[in-house]
Amino acid sequence: MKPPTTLYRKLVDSHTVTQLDEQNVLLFCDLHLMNEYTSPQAFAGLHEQQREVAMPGQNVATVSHIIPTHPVRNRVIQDPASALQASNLKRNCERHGIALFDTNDALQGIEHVIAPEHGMIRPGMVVICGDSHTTTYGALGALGFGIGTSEVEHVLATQTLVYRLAQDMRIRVDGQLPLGTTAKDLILMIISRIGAQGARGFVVEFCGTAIESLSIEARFTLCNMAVEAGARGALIAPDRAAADYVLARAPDIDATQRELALAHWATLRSDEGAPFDVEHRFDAAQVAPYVTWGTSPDQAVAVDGVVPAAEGAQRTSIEQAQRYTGLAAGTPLEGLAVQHVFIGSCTNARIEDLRAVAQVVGDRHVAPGLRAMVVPGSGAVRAQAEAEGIAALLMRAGFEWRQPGCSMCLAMNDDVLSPGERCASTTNRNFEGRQGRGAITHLMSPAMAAAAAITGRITDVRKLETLP
Ligand SMILES: CC(C)[C@H](C(=O)O)[C@@H](O)C(=O)O
Ligand code: SF4
Repeated sequence: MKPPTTLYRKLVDSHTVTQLDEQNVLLFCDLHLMNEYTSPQAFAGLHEQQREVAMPGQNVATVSHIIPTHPVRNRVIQDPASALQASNLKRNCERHGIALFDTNDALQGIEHVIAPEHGMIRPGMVVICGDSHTTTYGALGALGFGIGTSEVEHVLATQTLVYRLAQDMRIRVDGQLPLGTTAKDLILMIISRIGAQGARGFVVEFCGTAIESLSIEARFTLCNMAVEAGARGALIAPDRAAADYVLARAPDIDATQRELALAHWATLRSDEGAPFDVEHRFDAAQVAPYVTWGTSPDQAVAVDGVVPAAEGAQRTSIEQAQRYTGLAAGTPLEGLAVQHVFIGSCTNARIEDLRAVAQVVGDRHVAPGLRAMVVPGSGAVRAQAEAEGIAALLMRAGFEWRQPGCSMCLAMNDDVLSPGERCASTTNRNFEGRQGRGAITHLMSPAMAAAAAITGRITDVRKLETLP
């Protein structure tokens, strides 16, 4: 009998072309996503060697990082270097017959938002991209992970990758998330507990009753941020909800294939007794709205908490983060004034996120003097939010309603904060300078960011109803 196997090993085994040595396999990649940022040199290398793209149909590209998000139709990239990246991507895709969601495509968006929404991600796939948040696809039972530029070149040439095996970690979360908390709060709590390197070298499988009851979009949020704990991949065994999500976006799967697909997807789970190298357990009931105070995603506390003292092994990094964020030990997070609110990114710019924001905002208004921006994750999300009246509600409340893109998630386009500005942000990284040189990022859920927009301060969304 075959020994019990983890879902991760099953995915690796089913994609192994050949075992190279004890640590490395040659892995077949079902789908390779590309962006304008990490692909140009890869194409240049390919061309230098006069090689072709092995399987163009298994590659898809989008412009996501550098694109302006001003609320205009014709989006022209002003910065010459960025414009060149976008035009290179277009030329390379045309030359090799690769599908591209170009700058003015109505469906353009952040790579990790558009890929699943168009049914490109299916359970059991291996999906790679020159971008660290490719872990997102674990939400559908696909092994997704980021690769470097030289690897992008290898994948273009062969559709395979030299892959170093990871270890298996299981994170079990049972119970029910308390009202007012979300998958974002859960993952911020987990990262704060296990640390920014806590899952380094591991592929994490999330399981437990709390995970099972998450919507697919919430699972994307969770798996997206697993990389902020250092994980090399994140997985959730595909269940009925995952299958329904995929089937609703897979017109190519007919009735016969459907049964075959469902039967195959049902095998995509860790066997009883499968060995995990490390296991963690969390109780969903302990989750509160979480907010980062520092410059690493693990520097987070519950909103009613305070900036911790600089002590222990982390002392130096804590001191440095306190200096950068201008927050001394003991400072409460709740009530801290922010000048900016950013709602967007591949972590939290899907339709459910925007619905959550709209629900919190209701008929209230953005605090005077505060700039609040909503950047939907894709053209499809934007259109859906407009159809549902969410866009109108947000604009009425004083939010800027933008075109899709990475935007202020990272200072690589026109949407940049000024030095010293403090931002409540639904993104995934709060590194120094991430949203602009000298700017300070506080990561939180969309509902919490909405609450901050209304009050102009970091606010416990659970108390918002009772605030004057
Ligand atoms: C620019 C890109 C390579 C980068 C990543 O790998 O994640 C970016 O998307 C980010 O979020 O920091
Ligand atoms: S939205 Fe942010 S995290 Fe996601 S791909 Fe873009 S820059 Fe990276």
